[in-house]
Amino acid sequence: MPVSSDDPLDEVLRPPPDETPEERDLRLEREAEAKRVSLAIDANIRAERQALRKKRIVRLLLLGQSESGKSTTLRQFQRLYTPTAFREERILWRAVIQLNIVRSIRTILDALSGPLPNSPYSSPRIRNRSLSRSRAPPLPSNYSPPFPPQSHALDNLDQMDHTRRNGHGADMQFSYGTAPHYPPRQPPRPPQTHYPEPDPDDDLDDSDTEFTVANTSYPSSLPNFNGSPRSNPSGSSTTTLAQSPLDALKARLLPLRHIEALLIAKLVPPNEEEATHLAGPSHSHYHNGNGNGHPSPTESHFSHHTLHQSNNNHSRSYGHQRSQSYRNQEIFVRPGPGWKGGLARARVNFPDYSSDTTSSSQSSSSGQRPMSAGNTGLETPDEPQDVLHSCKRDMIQLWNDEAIRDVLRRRKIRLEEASGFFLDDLERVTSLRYMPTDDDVLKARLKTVGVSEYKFEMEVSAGRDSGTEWRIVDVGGSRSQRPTWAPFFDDVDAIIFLAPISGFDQVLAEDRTVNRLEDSVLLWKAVCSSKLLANVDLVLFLNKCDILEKKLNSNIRLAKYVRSYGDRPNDLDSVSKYLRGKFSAIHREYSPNPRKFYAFCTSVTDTATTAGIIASVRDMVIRQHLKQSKLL
Ligand SMILES: Nc1nc2c(ncn2[C@@H]2O[C@H](COP(=O)(O)OP(=O)(O)OP(=O)(O)O)[C@@H](O)[C@H]2O)c(=O)[nH]1
Ligand SMILES: [Mg+2]
Repeated sequence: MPVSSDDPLDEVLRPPPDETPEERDLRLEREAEAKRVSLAIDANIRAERQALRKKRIVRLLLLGQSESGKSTTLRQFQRLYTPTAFREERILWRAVIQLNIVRSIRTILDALSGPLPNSPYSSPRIRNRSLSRSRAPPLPSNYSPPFPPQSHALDNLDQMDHTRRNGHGADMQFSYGTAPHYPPRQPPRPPQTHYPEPDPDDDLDDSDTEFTVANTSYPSSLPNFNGSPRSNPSGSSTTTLAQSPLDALKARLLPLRHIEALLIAKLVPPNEEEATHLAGPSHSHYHNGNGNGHPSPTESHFSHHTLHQSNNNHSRSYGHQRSQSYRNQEIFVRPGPGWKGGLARARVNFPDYSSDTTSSSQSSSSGQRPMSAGNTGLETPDEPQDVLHSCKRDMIQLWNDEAIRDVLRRRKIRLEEASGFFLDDLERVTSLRYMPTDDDVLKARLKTVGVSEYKFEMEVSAGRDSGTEWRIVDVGGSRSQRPTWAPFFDDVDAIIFLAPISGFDQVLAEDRTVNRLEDSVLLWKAVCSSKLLANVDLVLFLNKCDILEKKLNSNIRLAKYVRSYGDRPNDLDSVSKYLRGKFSAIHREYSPNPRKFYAFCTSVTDTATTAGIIASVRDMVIRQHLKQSKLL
C-alpha cells in the first residue's frame, strides 16, 4: 500500500508498481552506485573545507606618500616570492621605461628653454629681448618653494583630530622660508609633477622657436655644446640659431614626442582619459558615477578590470591629442594586472634584429633572448624602441654635455635622484633587443591611482609559509588618493609604512607648499593614532636611504630643513638614527594601544639589502598572524 506523503518528490521517486524482480535488482544496484558517488562527493567537500580552514590568508597594507616606494616594495615581494611571474612580466615594463626616458629627455629640453635664476642673461632687458616669443620658464622637477608652517597630510584619515597634537611628541621643527636650493617664495602653483604647465602654443611646429629662445638666453652657458662655439660672427642672437648644434639636436630628438604619445596611448587606455585630467587639486581621479568623486571600495578594488578590458587600438592622431592632456602630468595606471593585461594580449614575436650589434650581452639579466615585446600591434614591432634606438647617440650627447649639466645644476634639477631615471643606462636600455632587468623593473616609475589587492601564493617554498595566501594592498599615495585608504583597513595583519626620508629638501608634487618629510611625519602620526588600525602591527621603512646618503654627501644639510636637528653630524648614520628615533617616538606617543613596531632603513630598489628585510617582515607577519589566529 503506497504511503501517502505531502512531498511531491516521493511520487517521483517511488518504484513502479509493476516492477519485475530483474528491474528491482537493477534499480537497487543503481541506487547503491548513486549512494557511493554521493558519499565520495561529500568526502571531497569535507576535505576541501578542511584545506580551506588550514590555508592562511595574510593581509599586508602598503601606505605612504606618493613616490615613497610602495609599488616598488610590492614588486620586491613579487620578485622574491613569485619569481616566474615577475620574470615573465619584465618585458611589459619596457614601455614604462621608454616613457621614463622620453620624459627625462623632455625635462632637460624644457630646462634649456628659459632664463636661469642667477644668470646675467636673465636680466629684464635681455629677457624681454630673448623671450619675446617664449613661455614662462618651466620649473625644475624638484622645484620647492619655501614651506609654510602647516601641512595637509592628515586629510580624511579616520577623521581624527590630528591638528590637536600637531607639533608635540616628535618635536621636529621644520624650517620655512630658508630653503637655499629653491627659487624665492612664490604663490602656490597648481600641481606639477615634473613638467611645466601646458602652453596653448605648444605644438611640434614651434619647437625650434623654443630652442632659439634657449640659445639666446644662454649665450655663455652652453659655449661648447657639441664641440662648437654658439656665438655667431654677426653678433646677432638669432641669425644663425637655426643652424646651431643644439637646434639640430633638438630637431633630431623630435620623434621622441611622437613616441611619447604612442606610449601614453599604449599605457593609459581611452576610458582613463576623463579620469586623468588632473588639472587642479580638487579634480577627481575617478569617474565612478557615484557623484562624490571617490570610488566605492568595490569600485576601486576592481578598478583594474576596466583597464584590463581596454582597447589599445588608438590611432596615432588620437595618441597625439591625448598626449597634449598628459603632457604635464605624471602618467599613471590603476594598480592590478589591467595595463599589463592590455600589453600582454598584444604581444608579438620579437623581430630578428640581427643587425643590432650592441645588445647581445645586455638583452636580459638572465642572458636570454626575449620572446615577446609589449606592443599594441599598430606600430611596427615596438616602434618606441626603434625610435629610442635611433635617437640613442643624441640622447647620450644631450645628457653628457657639461654645459647642459651646468644648466640643470643651476636650475636645481637632479634627474639622477628623480624617479624613473635611466639616462645613465641609455646605451643598454635603447638596444633593440633590450629586455628590462629585475633592477630596471624596480627602478621604473609608474604612479598608482586607486587601491588594489594583489593575491599570490609564494611560488618559492618558504618553509612553514607554504599554503599561505598573501594579499598585499597597494594604494595611490598622493593626497587626493588618501581618502580611498580607510575601507582597506579592515582585517589587516600588518602595515608597511614607507617614509622616503631623502625628501627632506623636497616638496610634494601635488602641493608645492608642503615639505615631503613633514608630510610623511604627519601621515605617520595619523596612521599611528588611527583607532581603526589600533591593533595592526606597524613596520616602518625609512626609505630611499641611498638617495639620502648622496644628498648628505653632496653637502645638503638636514639642519637647514629640520631645525631641531641642530649641529649633529650631517651623515647617513646620524641622520637615519635621528629620524628613526623621531618616528619611533611618534609611534609610542600616538598609538592607542601597545603593539609591535619594527623600523628599517631601506633602499627598496636595492635587491640585495631588501631581500633580507622582506624576509624578516614576512616571518614577523606570519608569526603575528599565527598568534592572532590562536587568540581567536
Ligand atoms: N633610488 C631609490 N629609488 C627608489 C627607492 N624606492 C623607490 N624608488 C623609486 O621611486 C619611484 C617611486 O616609487 P613607487 O614605488 O612608484 O612609489 P609609490 O609609493 O608607489 O608612489 P604612488 O604610486 O604615487 O603612491 C620609482 O621610480 C622607484 O623606482 C629607493 O629606496 N631608492
Ligand atoms: Mg605606486
